[in-house]
Amino acid sequence: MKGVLLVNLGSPDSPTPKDVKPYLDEFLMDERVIDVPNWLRNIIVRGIILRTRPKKSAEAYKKIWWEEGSPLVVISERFTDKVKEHTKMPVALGMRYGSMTIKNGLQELKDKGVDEVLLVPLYPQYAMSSFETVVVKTMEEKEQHFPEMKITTLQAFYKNEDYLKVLSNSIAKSLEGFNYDHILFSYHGIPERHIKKSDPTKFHCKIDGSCCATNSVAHNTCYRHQCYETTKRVTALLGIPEDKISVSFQSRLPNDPWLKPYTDFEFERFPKEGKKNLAVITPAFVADCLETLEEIAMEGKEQFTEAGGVEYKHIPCLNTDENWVAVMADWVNNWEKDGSLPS
Ligand SMILES: C=CC1=C(C)c2cc3[nH]c(cc4nc(cc5[nH]c(cc1n2)c(C)c5CCC(=O)O)C(CCC(=O)O)=C4C)c(C)c3C=C
Ligand SMILES: [Fe+2]
Ligand SMILES: [Fe+2]
Repeated sequence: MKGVLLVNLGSPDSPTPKDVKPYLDEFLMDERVIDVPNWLRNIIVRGIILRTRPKKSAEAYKKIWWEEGSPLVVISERFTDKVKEHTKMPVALGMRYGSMTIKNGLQELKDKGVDEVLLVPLYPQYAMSSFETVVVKTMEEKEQHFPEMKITTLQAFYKNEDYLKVLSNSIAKSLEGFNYDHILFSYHGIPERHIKKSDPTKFHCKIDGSCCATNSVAHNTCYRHQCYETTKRVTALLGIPEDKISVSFQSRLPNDPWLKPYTDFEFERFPKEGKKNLAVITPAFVADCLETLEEIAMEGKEQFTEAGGVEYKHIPCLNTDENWVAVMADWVNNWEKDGSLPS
């Protein structure tokens, strides 16, 4: 029997340093996130980052935590429940990090008689530190615990027309009545090094963007290209002039060059250029989370208004949008019917 495993990033069990620390440990010790030799990762993560970050992150999580739990987890659970209503197949949810594991998700499907799984990493764009680590971890769990299972992966869907349509419609709805000067597409950042590492040609990706508009097989695994492509296609669907939009990258760790421009620097720059009414979209995420609710909706607003900005609007992620649920249901049901996958 066929079944579906949806996978997102995960959250700590509670917004306390005690629970944030092991979560960050698992996350940052992932070799696809902090991609340095193991001995060095140990020093950077356990010797430096984990000494101070859990307390700081726990404070941030406290600001956005819901009664039911982490917004990312709760929204992903609600989304999963809604997809279940639209399909006869068993659907399970797993998280790459934290206690809601991929292994448990696969077990839940196995207990329902599933032996053929469609793995859906809930990331519109490919990154080694998001999409790829989900696929690798799922394959490791399969080899170790579910060798009889067949797993097919749904690829990053940043240029799928149905996804782009629901995203654009949801943005258009949020923008109704908001008189903006500018729209910022803020994507989660990654270290520049990851772009080069993920380039199978080893020469195409140049970081400065001169590569991203030239056709190449490298784009299948180029996060930067896929972010700019998402932006270009959404902007075209919305009919917004290109000079009214720009792209930036948020949430970096210190001491490393990450993709630029940095979102927080843009918040300070825009008001000085007369862009005083700003809407911010976060299309690297399908569910609102710490990075959107705290860093963009709260901190971003403060940075922008302190720099002289007037009106600021964070546009929510797709979350449990009915049309988004319907698109996901179509994708999984088509796969069940004839094995076809969205393009
Ligand atoms: C688009 C998806 C994501 C990519 C790519 C990604 C890369 C990446 N992230 C970190 C470090 C942190 N990210 C944190 C939170 C976080 N990251 C994503 C998604 C991507 N990360 C999400 C959805 C979240 C929110 C989780 C939630 O519970 O709401 C955090 C934890 C919070 C903090 O301390 O700031 C860290 C740390 C790295 C290093 C990285 C690529 C190398
Ligand atoms: Fe992250
Ligand atoms: Fe590129």
